[in-house]
Amino acid sequence: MTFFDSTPLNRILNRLSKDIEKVDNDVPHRLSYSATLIGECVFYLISAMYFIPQIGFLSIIVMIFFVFTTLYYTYASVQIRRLFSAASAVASHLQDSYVGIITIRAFSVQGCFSNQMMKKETTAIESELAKHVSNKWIELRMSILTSIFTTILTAFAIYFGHIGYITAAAVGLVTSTGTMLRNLLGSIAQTVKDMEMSIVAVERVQEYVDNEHEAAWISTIWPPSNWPSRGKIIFKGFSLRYRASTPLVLKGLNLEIKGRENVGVVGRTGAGKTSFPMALFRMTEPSEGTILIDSNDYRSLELHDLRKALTIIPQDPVLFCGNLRINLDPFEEFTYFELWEAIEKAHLKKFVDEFLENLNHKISEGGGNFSVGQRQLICLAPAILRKKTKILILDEATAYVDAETDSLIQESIRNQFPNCTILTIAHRLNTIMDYDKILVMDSGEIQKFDAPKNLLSNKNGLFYSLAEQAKLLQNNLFLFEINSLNLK
Ligand SMILES: Nc1ncnc2c1ncn2[C@@H]1O[C@H](COP(=O)(O)OP(=O)(O)OP(=O)(O)O)[C@@H](O)[C@H]1O
Repeated sequence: MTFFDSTPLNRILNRLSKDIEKVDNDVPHRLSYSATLIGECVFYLISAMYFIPQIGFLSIIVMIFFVFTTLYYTYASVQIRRLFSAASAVASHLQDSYVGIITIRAFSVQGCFSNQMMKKETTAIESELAKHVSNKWIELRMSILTSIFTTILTAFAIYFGHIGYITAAAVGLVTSTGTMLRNLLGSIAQTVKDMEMSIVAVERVQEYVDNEHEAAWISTIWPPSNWPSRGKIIFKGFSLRYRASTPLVLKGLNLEIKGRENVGVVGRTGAGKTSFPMALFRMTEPSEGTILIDSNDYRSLELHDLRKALTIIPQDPVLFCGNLRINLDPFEEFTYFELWEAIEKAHLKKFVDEFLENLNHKISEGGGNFSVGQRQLICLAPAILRKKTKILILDEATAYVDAETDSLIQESIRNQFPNCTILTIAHRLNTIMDYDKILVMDSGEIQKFDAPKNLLSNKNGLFYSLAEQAKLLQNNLFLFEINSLNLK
């Protein structure tokens, strides 16, 4: 099994590469073949019109019938193609159900998923039947049409030969060419049919071409190899929306995060905290304003360089199919000892020691054989390995680990990333209480950006109420934090 085997991305890439191959080879080949066949037909018609106009007219009538029949078939096949794309949902439904079987069982919705499967199966079978019937339809029409044509043509030729209008040799020529024309029409019908199938590939590739593109991967300004050296981030009048039709989720942010500063991001659900890393990684283009990283406008950088410079442990980490080692070090840059060192620092040692195959322990699709907390820890290890990172983003990175492990990890992060700008989207407020600053977000706007001590001193502030809601004010740990901050 290869690294990306069976991931949704891999399936899309496989299909796309097959489509591109078809567009590259199949479609031009069929087009040129059709052009040759049509050319031969036209040549036949011109010759027939010149030598025996009656036969030429007959051929034109047959051609018109042929064109109409083919057009009718093409119209029907467009509808069948639509049914076909619905049918392809069977495979993805099966795959999704397989991956999500635990959730399906937990919510007792097996019946609902089976019904959906039955419906998709029925559509798939119907579309297969429709395709089969339509193919038979065109084959039958074509053979009837061409048989009638050859019979009439032969009868005409014999009649004209009999009355002395054309020579016996011409009779032979007309009948043999008529048979050839019949074969030609059959071949054209077959090619049109095949072309219809190949056109699906063209349409799919066109869909990708028409997709809104990410920014160019090639920049005009090449950042120095040690970029970013300070890890300073400035948001300048920055606004973000996910789609043109949706409202702004980050609204005119003006913010300066100094290099090596530790900043916690808090706010209620939907305040725009996760949109922060999305903005930094330039997953979505800004609606207004920009971000400067170490004084470089992030839009002037290669996407690859920008994203390589940032390290994130996401809210819902995804592991790749393969083994543990490949997930920790996908480019095989680190030694066995370095990997174990990182595993220890990420507090994973005890956990990895339990595997018989240690680093070669198999990981199923998306890391399904690990808990979310374990996946978060596995994502922390590569971040530790990439020591030169200057900007680290933790998007609720320890939300699913127990409080004890969380505090161990927070300690690791503080020790391992001393020269790093850390942006932590926090669910447990005590993890960010010793941070330099807290960014309080509210409905996509910056409500406050200040030291935790100053924010907590304002009992009417959102941060204080968030802390209160989290029941941290009754929590000893929190009281300890408050005491250590010398709050009155
Ligand atoms: N992919 C998306 N497409 C469209 N809107 C989105 C998308 N992701 C988030 N949003 C919207 O952006 C707003 C901010 O979402 P965001 O995830 O940044 O909030 P959050 O503060 O991180 O919330 P939570 O704490 O629940 O994770 C929400 O109104 C949400 O509906």
